Amino acid sequence: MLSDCLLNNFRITSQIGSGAYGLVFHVVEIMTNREYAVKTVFKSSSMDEFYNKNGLNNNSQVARTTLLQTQLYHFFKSFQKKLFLPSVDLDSILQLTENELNRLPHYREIAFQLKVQSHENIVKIHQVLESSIATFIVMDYYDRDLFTSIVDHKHFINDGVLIKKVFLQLCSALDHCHRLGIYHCDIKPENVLLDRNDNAYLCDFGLSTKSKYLAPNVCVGSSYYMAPERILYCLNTTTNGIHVDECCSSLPTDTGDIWSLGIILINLTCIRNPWLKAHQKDDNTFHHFANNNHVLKKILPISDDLFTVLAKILQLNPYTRIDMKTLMSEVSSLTSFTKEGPLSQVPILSDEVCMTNIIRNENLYFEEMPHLAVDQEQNQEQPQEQEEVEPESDIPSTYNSDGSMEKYDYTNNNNNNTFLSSSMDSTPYQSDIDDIGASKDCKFQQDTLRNRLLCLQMNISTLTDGPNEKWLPDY
Ligand SMILES: Nc1ncnc2c1ncn2[C@@H]1O[C@H](COP(=O)(O)OP(=O)(O)OP(=O)(O)O)[C@@H](O)[C@H]1O
Repeated sequence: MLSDCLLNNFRITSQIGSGAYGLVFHVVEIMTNREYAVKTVFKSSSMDEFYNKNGLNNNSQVARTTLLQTQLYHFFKSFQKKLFLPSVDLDSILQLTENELNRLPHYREIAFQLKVQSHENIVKIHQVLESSIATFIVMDYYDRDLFTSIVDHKHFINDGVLIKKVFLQLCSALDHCHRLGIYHCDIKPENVLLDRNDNAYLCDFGLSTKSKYLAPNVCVGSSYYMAPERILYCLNTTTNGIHVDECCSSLPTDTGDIWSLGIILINLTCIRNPWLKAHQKDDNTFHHFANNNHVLKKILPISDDLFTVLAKILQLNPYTRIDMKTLMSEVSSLTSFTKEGPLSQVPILSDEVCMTNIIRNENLYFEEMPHLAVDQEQNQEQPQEQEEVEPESDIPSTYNSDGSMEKYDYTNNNNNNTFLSSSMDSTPYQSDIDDIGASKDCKFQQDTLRNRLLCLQMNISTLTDGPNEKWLPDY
């Protein structure tokens, strides 16, 4: 609809994304033919005015997207499809105070991204253009996101080194953000873009925060990837050895991002999500996991090696989760991701490879990881001795379904077999989180079809093959 509109020196060619607050376009710079992405963030005042004028409500995502497109189209049309907008000085955005950001909430995302974008693996903002109805953010363009690459292109199924590369780059980018006091809070494959050489770039800082701590149950992020303390905080103090008083009023934000990385590691290696949300009451798989984390080995084709790392990431207690540095070191050193198939043997990445090929920002801490410089041959012959712990008897091991795939739910029948049933539920959440006392109400965001696909994938293979025999039909 907006194709061939001009925005300063950029020609809009197509829409490439839409989110809760705006639209993303592919554009080409007229003089250089260089491609960029332009994210259009609508001002809430202009949207409210538009909704009121047209007697509309803005609850449905599809309706929202259509309205945003229509509003933008009329805006361009009123200027003969050629908009010439002033650009905002990027340094001045970085100087905005907390009070100013409160008055200009859509600039918070821009300010946070500008603050961290010096890292090689973070999408760069080049210009910010201001209009009466929306702000246009001109960024580097990448034609694939990690979700499409994992699910549609099956790009990672044979390549353990590639998995390590993308994962470690993502860790490195996130670590950089954390060191600068920015917590992303929406780590998911859709928010990681890939270039032609499979380098990863973190984007979408729309939910990021500077709050080092958040109150428990502040829902922020997307449900599959959200840490349990963001959904339902019910840490058992006796088993985790932490006093409720000590950790109940606020919990660290950075370890929430680490949890999401764990789910991404599962996505990359298994093309599956382990559960719909880390909610002990609403999600039976997660409930089983919370009782005994070895359930992961039942429902996923993971190796003992990978299980050991995942168990350190997916700690219910945010204080005992693995730190970024150790996580990167352990993932680099993994010798297998899965029990069978092409990912059952993966090379250890040496220090040098990590420095030169993976973590392109050499100031990061890989020089502190001397043990990574191990020969590959040496690595192959060292299967880690792992104590095999049998899952408890009520852990799901067989599955059934009523055919619809939106949501899975384990229900024990009399024979203690576990059935897979489904129900409709849209799960990603967002809430305003910029201080610890922020609202605990969850605003529900429409689930994306693409995220559902990932679950669908899991259910189909689980149904057809059973989790322990053959885990991916393609293999
Ligand atoms: N720089 C970019 N290059 C290519 N595609 C991009 C770029 N930035 C965003 N996109 C695409 O647009 C989609 C939406 O972008 P983004 O997540 O930033 O918007 P959003 O409004 O915050 O969305 P959501 O509400 O889903 O988080 C992304 O998932 C991605 O597919």
